[in-house]
Amino acid sequence: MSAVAQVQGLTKRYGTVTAVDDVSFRIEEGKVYGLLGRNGAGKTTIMSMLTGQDVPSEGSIEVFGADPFERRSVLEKLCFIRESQRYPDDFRPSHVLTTSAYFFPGWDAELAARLVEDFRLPVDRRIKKLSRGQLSAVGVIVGLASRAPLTFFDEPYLGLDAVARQLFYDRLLADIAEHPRTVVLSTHLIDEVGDLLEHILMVDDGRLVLDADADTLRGSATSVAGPRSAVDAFVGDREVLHREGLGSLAAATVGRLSAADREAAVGAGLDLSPVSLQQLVVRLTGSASKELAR
Ligand SMILES: Nc1ncnc2c1ncn2[C@@H]1O[C@H](COP(=O)(O)OP(=O)(O)OP(=O)(O)O)[C@@H](O)[C@H]1O
Repeated sequence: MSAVAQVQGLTKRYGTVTAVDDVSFRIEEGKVYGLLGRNGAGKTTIMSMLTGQDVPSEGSIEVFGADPFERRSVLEKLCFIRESQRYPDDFRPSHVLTTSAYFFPGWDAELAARLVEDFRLPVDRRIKKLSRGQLSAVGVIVGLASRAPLTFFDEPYLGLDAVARQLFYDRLLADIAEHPRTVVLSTHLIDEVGDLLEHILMVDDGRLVLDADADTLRGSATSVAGPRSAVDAFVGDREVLHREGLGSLAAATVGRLSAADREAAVGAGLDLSPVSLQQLVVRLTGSASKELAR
């Protein structure tokens, strides 16, 4: 697979704060990436550097084969929807949509118009007067209609209600199926977007702590539940990512199980269930047990 972006030893310091600390990864063409991490982990800073809006203190960045900083041939292929995008005073959504056509060579005005209807966006109201959700909708519409080969959404859902968030996920999936491109989504709502993500990059305190294919990750752990004694006997000396119990019942999250393991577990009267991406990410990064993701 060809990489649309690649960073090596990427580091960003703001005075004494190291926002991004020696991070290396590749972004492959045509996939949806989840850039996950807690508040202040460094997600926005990474995206700012990848889109040429900030420069690294150390390390290298290649986007579409070149350093993105002040390079038009790269920048016109990128779209970065920031969590709190600023617009000129007196701007209205209609102005944002009109000017977007000049910035994005692949801009689809028809798609933008359909999305305006879908999100019920009042295009002639001043941006300053929009609700938080309506403001997010402006970003989501620009991000989708830009059809940029590499699109970054930095927590695009703030203020969007559940219906609007689902609309965003549905439209994103449908549009990238028709017009394949690479998307990086930074989010806290891992479970909500879990099915959408094909690859997970997780940062914690500026460092990359997980870089894994989402399907591999999903299959990398199983929850085993049942009578405590049966769970304990089955788990034996396997690595346990998480354990919980109530009275005589227990559940343990263990690593990948073979077909024989599964048969044995079911034979012992245990219930096997998949572990959600959110639980896995929290547990893998919490326990720093990254072997499972390999
Ligand atoms: N211009 C700046 N000057 C000083 N510190 C900064 C600056 N920009 C970011 N930081 C710090 O760098 C760290 C990473 O910030 P960043 O915004 O990248 O995190 P994030 O993962 O996007 O967080 P959130 O999920 O809360 O948006 C934080 O500790 C933040 O306070």
